[in-house]
Amino acid sequence: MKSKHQAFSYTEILNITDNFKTIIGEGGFGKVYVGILQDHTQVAVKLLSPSSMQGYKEFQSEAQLLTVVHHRNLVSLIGYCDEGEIKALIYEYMVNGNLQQLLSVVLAWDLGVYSSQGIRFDFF
Ligand SMILES: Nc1ncnc2c1ncn2[C@@H]1O[C@H](COP(=O)(O)OP(=O)(O)OP(=O)(O)O)[C@@H](O)[C@H]1O
Repeated sequence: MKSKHQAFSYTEILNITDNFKTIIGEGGFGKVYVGILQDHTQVAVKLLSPSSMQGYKEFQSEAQLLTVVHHRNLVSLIGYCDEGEIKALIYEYMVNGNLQQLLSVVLAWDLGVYSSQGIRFDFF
């Protein structure tokens, strides 16, 4: 994968995640772990599982999309690991969950589907 983002080795991923100590969640690509960079930035490390249904191509597409799209409402891709079988993406940590959840909220807000009490109506 060619990228202007930082390339991390597997050893660095192990250090960042403290040996994959804490799982934040799990998506179609595999498990997502909490990590801390050397400069103390908190990150989310998405590790591609070999048995992932979505697979490497989609994993690359997600990385490439975030490489070209920069928006204050989108999570930032910090780097990646592409060492043999080990494929991982390192994102800025988002307190409010993942990209998809945030996009839904932004979209819902744009469509005006929040009531005055802040209750969300799902149309999608
Ligand atoms: N940048 C992030 N910061 C904090 N938590 C995250 C981040 N990215 C993912 N997560 C957590 O990991 C979980 C899985 O995220 P992931 O993006 O892999 O899958 P998804 O979007 O839920 O599903 P899918 O992969 O099928 O689209 C999320 O539900 C969220 O809890």
